[in-house]
Amino acid sequence: MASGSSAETSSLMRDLLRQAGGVAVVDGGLSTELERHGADLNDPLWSAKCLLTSPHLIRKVHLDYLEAGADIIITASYQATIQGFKAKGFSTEESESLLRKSVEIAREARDIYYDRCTQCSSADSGNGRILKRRPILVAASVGSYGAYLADGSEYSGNYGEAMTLGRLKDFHRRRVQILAESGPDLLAFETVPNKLEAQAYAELLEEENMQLPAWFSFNSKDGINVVSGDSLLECATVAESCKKVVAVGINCTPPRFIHGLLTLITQVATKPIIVYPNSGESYDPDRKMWVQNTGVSDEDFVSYVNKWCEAGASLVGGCCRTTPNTIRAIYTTLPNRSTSPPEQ
Ligand code: MET
Ligand SMILES: [Zn+2]
Repeated sequence: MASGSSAETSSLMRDLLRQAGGVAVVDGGLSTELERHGADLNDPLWSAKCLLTSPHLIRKVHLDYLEAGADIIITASYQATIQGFKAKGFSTEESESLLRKSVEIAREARDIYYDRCTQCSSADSGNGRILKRRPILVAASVGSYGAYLADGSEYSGNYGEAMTLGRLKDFHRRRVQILAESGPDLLAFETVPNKLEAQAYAELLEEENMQLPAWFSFNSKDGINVVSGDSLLECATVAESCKKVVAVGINCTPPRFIHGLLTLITQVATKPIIVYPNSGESYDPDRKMWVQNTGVSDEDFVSYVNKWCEAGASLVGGCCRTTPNTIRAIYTTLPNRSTSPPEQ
């Protein structure tokens, strides 16, 4: 586990970026990929349900992303909360052990991947698999309070007047502690829908003297503000001001908004910027379905990638409805990440 000093935590990210040739690749959608493989995630636990029913499938999807070139894999804990597991009848101990399991599965996938790299002498096994030993980070996902509510409020960011900073911190505290103690390389606070929750995370990291670095990633549905309507500049400033935060950015947001959002974030961020948009399709929370034919193809998605990097992104991946093919295309389009040996 990292020592927790801000100098060392930021060196984790600096080293990763240097070894990746300047831009690191984040994995793609986990939950939607589990669904594409047949998992039924129509449940308040969403992908965390697979921690109970099909851990092998989670491991497979992590491996698929590693073999597509991801340098960072994000655990299946996005919608895994102690409160959510208890509502299903699990004890506190069982709930905490399920959280730990999400990190264990990702670490196992990394170990298996490294074994495959050792067994395979060429970087590309021939069927498009990228088998190249490189630094790989496991990021423990922390979804928002709105994600736990499972009513789409991670896309409204509206928690009502009664919600307070203290309540949000109490909601997340034990879960974040357990995840941090389970051996990930960093914490991924994802799809953060409002400023209050970003402040809660920042204060938690400081109060708990968290021994791990973290990234904060917001979502937007208008290309200007975060989904609640809070100012992205103010939200990014909360992340920028927190010593434990080593990257700040945007996820689960349509690709067409990313360039403009990057222009905003770069006004306040000196830390590395992470973007992992969704496929551009929209989610209908009432029908609990993605609306087809509103997204972009993998080719279109990838045509943006180098422009995002020019605009300041240094970690790029995909969120909901992106697949290993999207991630492989991102990896391949990045200069310095070619799988072929350098020319003599
Ligand atoms: C709604 S955003 C979901 C992010 C999460 N890492 C997942 O892919 O499942
Ligand atoms: Zn998403």
